[in-house]
Amino acid sequence: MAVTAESLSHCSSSDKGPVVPTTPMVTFLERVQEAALKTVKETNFDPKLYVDLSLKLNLSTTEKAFDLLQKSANGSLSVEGLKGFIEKYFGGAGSDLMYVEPVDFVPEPKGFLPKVENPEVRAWALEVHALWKNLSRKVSDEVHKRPELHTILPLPEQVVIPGSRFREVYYWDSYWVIRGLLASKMHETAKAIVTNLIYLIEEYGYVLNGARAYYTNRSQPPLLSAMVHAIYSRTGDMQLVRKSLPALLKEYHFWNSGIHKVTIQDAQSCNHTLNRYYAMWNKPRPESSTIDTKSASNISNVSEKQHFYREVASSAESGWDFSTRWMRNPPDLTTLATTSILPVDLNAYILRMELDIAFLAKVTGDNSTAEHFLKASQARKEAIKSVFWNAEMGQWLDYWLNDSTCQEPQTWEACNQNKNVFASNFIPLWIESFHSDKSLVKKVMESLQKSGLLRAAGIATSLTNSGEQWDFPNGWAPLQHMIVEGLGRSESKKARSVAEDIAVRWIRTNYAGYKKTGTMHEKYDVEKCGEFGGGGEYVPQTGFGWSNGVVLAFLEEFGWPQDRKIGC
Ligand SMILES: OC[C@H]1O[C@H](O[C@H]2O[C@H](CO)[C@@H](O)[C@H](O)[C@H]2O)[C@H](O)[C@@H](O)[C@@H]1O
Repeated sequence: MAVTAESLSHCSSSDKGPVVPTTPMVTFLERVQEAALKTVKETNFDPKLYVDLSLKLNLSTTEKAFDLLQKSANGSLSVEGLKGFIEKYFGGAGSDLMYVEPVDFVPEPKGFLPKVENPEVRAWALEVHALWKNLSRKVSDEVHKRPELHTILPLPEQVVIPGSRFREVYYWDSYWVIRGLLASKMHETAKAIVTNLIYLIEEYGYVLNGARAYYTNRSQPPLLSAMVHAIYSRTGDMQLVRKSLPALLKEYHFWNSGIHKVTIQDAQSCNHTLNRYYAMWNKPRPESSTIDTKSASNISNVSEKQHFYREVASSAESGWDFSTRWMRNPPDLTTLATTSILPVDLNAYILRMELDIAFLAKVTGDNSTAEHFLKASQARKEAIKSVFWNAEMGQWLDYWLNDSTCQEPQTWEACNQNKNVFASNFIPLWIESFHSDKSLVKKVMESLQKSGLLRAAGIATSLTNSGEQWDFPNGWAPLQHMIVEGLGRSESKKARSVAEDIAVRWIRTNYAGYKKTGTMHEKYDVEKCGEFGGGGEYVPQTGFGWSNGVVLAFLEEFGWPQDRKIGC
């Protein structure tokens, strides 16, 4: 019998795994969030707003005042009552981050995008470049003095945020922000971002999802090594490499131990170690507490509820929150099963981490570390081939574990590969070990062309229109970039031209969207040139860090000839 995701064993539905407690302040702000939902009843209620507030007085005084307010209102607060309370006791969301002009920003950097000849595109690129000023912040002195009054974490350096409701640094977004900053010649700002992420590793043992007290229970796609590699390639900054290496080793240990690590025995009885997303949390996400509580309302068993919350947080750790990719029974969100999946992209990122660490250790003269990580990368490359590669489809496929809590090693079965098409099935192309193989690139490129993912305005995230934001018809800047860069770096002329074609479509839709709305968007609808994306649990956001970064990186790589049309 063919095993489908739905028919796999479900004995993992009770919760297992560590929990990193949150702070009392976050717990209190969740109560304010809940009260606000009941009071303001907005259609576009954003729960994150409330956990981003800062306290004017200490927690116990504020809590007492809140309890009194609720008591006097008999549990049903008025809009004015709540508004007055918030104004009196809290600093607004984002008020603990100061706007700062980046130290290395100039309106037109020397040597900026030399291959962009078309004046219209050049003028727009300079506007996108200028957006770094809007997105630059510094954590205020108040946060450093009294961190317990804030959910923003006291990062030491200047930061670049994604934009709009995302008022704090995000882990994987930072990679594309850095790629854009490098195109903008803003090397110091790029290094400051890395210094902040190293600080998080020193404090918590890994890079958090984002720099907030409520993100301390999970990470995000691990790309710090790729950031250091990108900056070193441009600047040759050895000091940065030396400072980063101990942190990268610590981060590598985080991903390669405990719950994130799984052993699989392949068809030849060979054991492989691979990794998965697994959040250290089994309650509603504080930034979306009211939403998660509602989603779980039909789950009555306590352990099953906790397990669901863990799957929700683990999906957020993947950066793909949310997608049918993680559901046993799409589009039913309650069937999220991210911890029961070995994801192709995560393992490609960790392969990249191994290769980057080997490279960076070698440049510092640490040959034994370099050797060790080169060996680890060879083992992972084999594992990726054995577990994920599907020769018939010409894609790497996510692998469903029989049961996320079963004894290891599990035995690999062909029917456990997830045959659905996702953009992540092509992410290994981004890694040198794969894009250096010309015949492999040809096969994967042809598979991409036939997959249905290539659309008028870029690569779709999946083929399923589920209403979730990491599904069809949304296209996301990071996914376009990794696939384009992988194809573009191969030796195949055809692959390089497919890469350029996708980049051109993506640049056009970003341009048209910008001209229409005056802003850059977090995600785009790849069916319609110039339209931004939607779906998911919050309204579409603008700003936007990784979209700006990818446009600048694409324009730097491919340029824009004088006579190429920019409109849709
Ligand atoms: O508030 C809901 C969720 O929002 C974040 O996820 C989305 O935005 C991030 C910042 O651009 C991005 O990194 C992520 O891929 C997006 O899905 C946040 O990362 C989640 O943890 C959070 O629950």
